[in-house]
Amino acid sequence: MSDAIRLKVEKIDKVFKRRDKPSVEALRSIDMSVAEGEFVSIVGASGSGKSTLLRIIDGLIAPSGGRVLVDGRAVDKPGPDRAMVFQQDSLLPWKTVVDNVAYGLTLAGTRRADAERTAQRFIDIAGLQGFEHHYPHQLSGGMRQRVNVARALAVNPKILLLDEPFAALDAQTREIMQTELLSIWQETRKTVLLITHQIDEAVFLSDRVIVFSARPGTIREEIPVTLPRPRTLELKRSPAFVELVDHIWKLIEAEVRAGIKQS
Ligand SMILES: Nc1ncnc2c1ncn2[C@@H]1O[C@H](COP(=O)(O)OP(=O)(O)OP(=O)(O)O)[C@@H](O)[C@H]1O
Repeated sequence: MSDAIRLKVEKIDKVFKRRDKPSVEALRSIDMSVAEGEFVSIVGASGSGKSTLLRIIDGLIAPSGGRVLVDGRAVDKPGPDRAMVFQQDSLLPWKTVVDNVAYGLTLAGTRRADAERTAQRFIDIAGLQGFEHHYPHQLSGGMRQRVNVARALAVNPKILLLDEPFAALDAQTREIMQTELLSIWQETRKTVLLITHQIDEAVFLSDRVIVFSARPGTIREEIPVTLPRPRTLELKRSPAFVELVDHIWKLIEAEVRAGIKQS
């Protein structure tokens, strides 16, 4: 990680206006930054505006106030400097793994042979060797998410935005995917902003965890995670890890419980 600020979020507010219904204030005055090569996660109760913030950073929706800067330049629409991975895979079912991973590059005008070479590199990094010519329906959920990550990385974004990428996976696959994501990150050194409901996932992966308050989302606390790297799943059993997870859980527990009662 370098000291250079890659992503800066300045005083972001978001109010959703709805016809014939009260407006929803989703985010209030969010200020945060992520350094080049840093891995940061956001946790918070359901409805605290985490996905809304990620969509604003990606440029998919406009904020009501404030701005997003990438390397000091304001961005207000999607661009090749940011790539998003969603909870549900968004692969093209009629294209093979290699064509899915190369898709963004060919769209951007890269020659097919070059796009395929780059795609192959990220297929290798994502541990998908041997599956290049499979179609999405021939892959497990975990493998489809690896293809999604490979596809996002293939366009060489400055920032990887991950919106609950493992939420649809079973618990064991999810843990394996966490370690794989770490090794991909170690190899590519991308700047990563991840949203997750799982506090242990956030602590395991991150350099820093940002804790949101309930709606309207505000930053309640930023917690540096100084646990040594490289990290293995063993770390989850260490007292320092358990203590951090517990601290974060206590910060959001009341709101998570209140949310469950409302739903
Ligand atoms: N297009 C929209 N119109 C109106 N309200 C919206 C819209 N999108 C989101 N919201 C509301 O904004 C609030 C924040 O939603 P958001 O999905 O960002 O929260 P979240 O923290 O990601 O939640 P979860 O953890 O459940 O995914 C919620 O109350 C949601 O209902």
